[in-house]
Amino acid sequence: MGKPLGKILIVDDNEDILIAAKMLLKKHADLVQVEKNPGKIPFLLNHDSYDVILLDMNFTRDTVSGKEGFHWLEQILEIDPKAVVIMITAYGDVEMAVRSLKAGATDFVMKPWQNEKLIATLTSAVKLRKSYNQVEDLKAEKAQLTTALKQSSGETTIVGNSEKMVDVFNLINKVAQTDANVLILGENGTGKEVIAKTIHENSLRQDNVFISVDMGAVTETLFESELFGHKKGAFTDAKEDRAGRFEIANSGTLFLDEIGNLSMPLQSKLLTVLQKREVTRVGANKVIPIDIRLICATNMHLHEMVERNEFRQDLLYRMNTVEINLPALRERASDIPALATHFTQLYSKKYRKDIRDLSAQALKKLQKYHWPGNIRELQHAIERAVIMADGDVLQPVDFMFLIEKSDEAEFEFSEYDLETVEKMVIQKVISKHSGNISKAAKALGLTRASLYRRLEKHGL
Ligand SMILES: Nc1ncnc2c1ncn2[C@@H]1O[C@H](COP(=O)(O)OP(=O)(O)OP(=O)(O)O)[C@@H](O)[C@H]1O
Repeated sequence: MGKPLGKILIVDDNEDILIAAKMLLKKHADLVQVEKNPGKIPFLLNHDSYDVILLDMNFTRDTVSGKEGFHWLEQILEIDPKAVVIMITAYGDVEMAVRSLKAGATDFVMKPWQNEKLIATLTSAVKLRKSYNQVEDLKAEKAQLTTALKQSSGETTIVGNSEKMVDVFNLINKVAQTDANVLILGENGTGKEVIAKTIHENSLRQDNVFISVDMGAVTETLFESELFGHKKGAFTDAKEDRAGRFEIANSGTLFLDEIGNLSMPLQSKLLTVLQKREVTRVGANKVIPIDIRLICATNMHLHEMVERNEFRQDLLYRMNTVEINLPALRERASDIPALATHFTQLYSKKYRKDIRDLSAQALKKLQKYHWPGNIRELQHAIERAVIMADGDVLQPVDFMFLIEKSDEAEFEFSEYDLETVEKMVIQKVISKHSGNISKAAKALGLTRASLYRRLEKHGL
């Protein structure tokens, strides 16, 4: 659309009016389509789109009641519910003009019109149409983004049936739909983000976005701009207006991860926004109301931090309406087989390997390990094992890189019984070579076959 009025359609049975309107408007519009016969309206609208339609109230068949005008207005809005229709009414017929607005017309002009008034009415109608379109485009864009985000993150698969996890699932069921703020506590890799997403996916906000912010990665200087947005020119790098995470998450869920890493001044800023439920972009004056469900997470001991005056108590109370404590993986070893099988199948598919499962001994080994990195470490261990494995069932040897700290300590202090020493040297060398049997065998001066024989002998 080049000229301010874009494409106009004028429907009036009076040829003089059509000619006069066309003469007046063609300087201001890209196209002025005139039509005497309202019966052609459906055809025209189905073949082109107009920024604004000027429609007469009365056609010759029935010259005063306005019935025809209402009929055609209805037809137009049926074809294009967002059409901007300006009714042409007889001078002084205010009642009819008002009725037409109720029936869905955007505005009206009275015959005979004043040229400037007509142009002004059409200009504001076109602006209205443009903003309708922008709103529609933004809605469509948001819907696409939401779908894309859902697809990229995939459906969250959550595995676990240990007693501790069943308690967590029960809690999720209770809180998901309440919109209550949730604080998730747990060591690294215990699944805090997975739980936050699950709450969102089961909440009333599930059709809106889930926005995750790693507070540990947000620098002190960019905190406000990142979370609350900024106006163009607010600071050197602010090349254009930008919405912050709070605004983007509007109507959805905002997940603030690593919340324990926030400095005291930033905690105050966050608290103010949560109390007021509104943000102001850096460099702007306009206050933007926010409607978010807040979920926070940390691996730090927030309650102890409050006692040490390192974390604001009032902020903690804002966040922890409901608190979920995720157990470490070593505290729920009974979940390891299901998780291990889940990841084995996942990576077997991903790397096009034909690995069906894990052997009982391999599972035993995984259950004995202390998993300082929790589920994320288990996931990586299985991914690595799947890539390196030769057989179709994962064996303990495929997890040789998982050496318990206690095993290493034992290596230094145990008695020098040759069998034990051999077992430990083998473990140590395989661990050093990240589970690569060929390299470990070479380092030990053995063939692959004889290293395998020794692994079997030592039950590794
Ligand atoms: N119950 C579960 N079932 C299946 N996979 C899980 C489960 N919990 C966590 N995972 C997987 O473990 C990995 C780590 O989970 P997540 O990122 O949610 O942990 P986190 O506690 O948020 O970690 P961090 O503290 O490091 O941010 C992810 O790849 C996730 O998909």
